[in-house]
Amino acid sequence: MEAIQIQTSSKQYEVFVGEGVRSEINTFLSNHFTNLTRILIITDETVGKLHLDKLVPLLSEWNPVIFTAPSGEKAKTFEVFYDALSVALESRLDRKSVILAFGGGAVGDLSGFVAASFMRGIPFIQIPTTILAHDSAVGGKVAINHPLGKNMIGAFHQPEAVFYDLELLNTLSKQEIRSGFAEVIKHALIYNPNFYQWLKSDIHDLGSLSSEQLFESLTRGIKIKNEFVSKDEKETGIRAYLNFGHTLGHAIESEMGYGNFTHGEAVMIGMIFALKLSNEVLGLSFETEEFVNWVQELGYQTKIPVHLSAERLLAKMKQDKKSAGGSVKFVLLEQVGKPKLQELSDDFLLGQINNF
Ligand SMILES: NC(=O)c1ccc[n+]([C@@H]2O[C@H](COP(=O)([O-])OP(=O)(O)OC[C@H]3O[C@@H](n4cnc5c(N)ncnc54)[C@H](O)[C@@H]3O)[C@@H](O)[C@H]2O)c1
Ligand SMILES: O=C(O)C(=O)C[C@@H](O)[C@H](O)[C@H](O)COP(=O)(O)O
Ligand SMILES: [Zn+2]
Repeated sequence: MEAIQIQTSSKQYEVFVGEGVRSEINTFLSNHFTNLTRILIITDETVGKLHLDKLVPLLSEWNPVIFTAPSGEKAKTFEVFYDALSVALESRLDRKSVILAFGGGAVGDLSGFVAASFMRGIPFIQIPTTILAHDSAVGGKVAINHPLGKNMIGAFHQPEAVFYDLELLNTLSKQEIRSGFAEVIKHALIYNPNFYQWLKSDIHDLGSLSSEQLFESLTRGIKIKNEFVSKDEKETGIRAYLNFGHTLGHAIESEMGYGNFTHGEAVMIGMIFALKLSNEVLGLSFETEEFVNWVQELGYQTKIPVHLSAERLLAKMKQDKKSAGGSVKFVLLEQVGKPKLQELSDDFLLGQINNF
């Protein structure tokens, strides 16, 4: 087990990573919440069926209330957000209550936003169950989607702790492993060339990751995330670098219809696009073809789905949270490990999308 310290300006907390760490949650609750009144576990249908029986018995003394959201992006809607708040009110949660987010990034984002808005904010704990959630469970970005854009309605609300029990990842599908691993590759590309080289030389089959490879990838990713959120919790500067691949990635997710394309797989296409732009605009010397061959070997799609329109993708990118005054800002790389925020014109971007 490793405990990684996350230090933001509003809160310091730990991410406990390892097989079986869920067994520590009860003690953590007893030690950190005197007068704890109620626990609400928010999960989704898939995780609920697969894993709730491994969590609830550990918390029996609290008799937790359970809210089950639909699986995947369907959890991040206004309707589900409203339903979760209704359950919190009906179950008489109060400011001495705690919400447990038990699932992947969608459940984490939903639960965190419920916690941020219920009675203007109550504590929550992340119990992530996907590879992707090494990213989403850390750093306090919580949100739901709007048809006009991804994660458009949300808050910054840090968890009290993260219990990342790697035993629970064994049931992930190949596609969800791939989706999550894209954020690991992102963390390497924006921060650490050695980590990137290690991934590229060591990882050739995401279906047969060893527990050492998985542990190393997730803990290094979490530490890199901490490097950015510890210096810029509310994204006024360098935190935006964590958005590498997301400007186009989010536009693809939104244009495909939320949930029809996984987050990580869309971000991978966005990263390839941003790497090509980096070569062209910033003179990065990066073997994009070699990278594309590697990620294809890992099973990623590397092209924008053909039926999506460049104009509509551009319109979505203009609404990205990094945009100001309607101009699109992209995270590009000057070198691997050296990101830069770059404004790009609409015409240039349209041309690049059409030639991608
Ligand atoms: N807040 C952040 O900083 C941040 C960072 C990255 C991504 N995100 C968000 O996270 C979401 C994507 O995360 P995700 O891929 O973890 O999402 P997810 O919660 O949708 O999980 C993906 C799928 O895997 C299933 N699943 C979860 N755990 C499982 C397990 N252990 N075994 C089998 N199936 C399991 C889920 O039911 C779902 O169908 C997106 O909405 C994205 O925008 C947020
Ligand atoms: O934590 C961050 O900051 C990130 O950008 C991490 C991203 O992987 C994540 O997908 C995030 O939710 C995107 O944020 P958004 O502000 O572009 O919605
Ligand atoms: Zn992401």
